[in-house]
Amino acid sequence: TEILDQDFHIEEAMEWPVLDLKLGQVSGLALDPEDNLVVFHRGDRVWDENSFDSKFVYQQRGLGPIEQNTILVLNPSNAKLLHSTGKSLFYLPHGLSVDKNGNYWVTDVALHQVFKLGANDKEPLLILGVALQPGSDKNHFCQPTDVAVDPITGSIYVSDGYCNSRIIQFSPNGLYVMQWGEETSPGRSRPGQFCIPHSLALIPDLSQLCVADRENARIQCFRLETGEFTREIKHTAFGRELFAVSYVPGGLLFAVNGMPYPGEAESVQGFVMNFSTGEIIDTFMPLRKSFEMPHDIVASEDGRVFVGDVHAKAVWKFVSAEKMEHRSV
Ligand SMILES: O=C(N[C@@H](O)C(=O)O)c1ccccc1
Repeated sequence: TEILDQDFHIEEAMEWPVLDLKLGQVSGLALDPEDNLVVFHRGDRVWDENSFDSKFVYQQRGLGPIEQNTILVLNPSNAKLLHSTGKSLFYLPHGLSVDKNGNYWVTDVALHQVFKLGANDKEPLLILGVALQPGSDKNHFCQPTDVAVDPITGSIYVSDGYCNSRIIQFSPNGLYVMQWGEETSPGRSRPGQFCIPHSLALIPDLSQLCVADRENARIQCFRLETGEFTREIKHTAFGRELFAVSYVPGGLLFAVNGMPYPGEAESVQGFVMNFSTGEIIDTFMPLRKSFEMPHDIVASEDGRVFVGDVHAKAVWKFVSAEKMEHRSV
């Protein structure tokens, strides 16, 4: 049987210089193979109501790509800048993941593209999608939100997107393999239906992919090989929106939700869940500044959790008193 860590507790790491980090809108977080924190941010660019027209075409391409380095590699203990890259490439950064070889995989919702970048190369190693052209066929995305790479098979999974409702699998060299998912039918959301598939957590040891189904305020998980629905994790505490999800080997799932609608009770916060039961075993919020639109979350096996916020333009670090595994007896 599993003994739930009832004494599991997570709190803000006060040595992390959250007030001194000069960041733009933080859209994506990941940990690289050395457990350094990788931040994907928008520099001086913002995503607001004027960024897209009604056909999801980006309206500010005249501004050119963001000149600042949009990918920052920080020391996970003191936030010291170790490395930066990704300048003059992106218009609206969104999702970020780092594969086992240290390559950066990102999505850009303005370009409607997915990029694979080598840790030190300037030229992308792979680009999926057609620049600035939204669409929903095998070669076009519509505001793709996240990308994850299976460390065992090399398969690429893309959550597509704000203006599509699907997960697409590509082969390791970027060939379309299959897709699943459909728009949520009004009134009720069935398994396999999405309303903004917003963030991906790949669980290689269980060969599953979990998706933050943002506006349905739930997590849905699927078999990697077939896209078959396996389970839903949903709690009233999530409120109206569930933005991001992250898995830690050993069985913990982390998530962040959205701000409550006016008059509603559920606060914006982080969640720690037991992956196998789906139960919430802890919740957390920062002590310094406060969550505004927590947009991504990443957790490491040694008990560190980072949350990035697009409106607060901040990254917080949290630590758990416990190690991140479940004791089973
Ligand atoms: O959700 C939005 N943005 C975030 O997800 C984000 O990635 O910035 C958004 C919605 C409407 C207008 C403008 C931005």
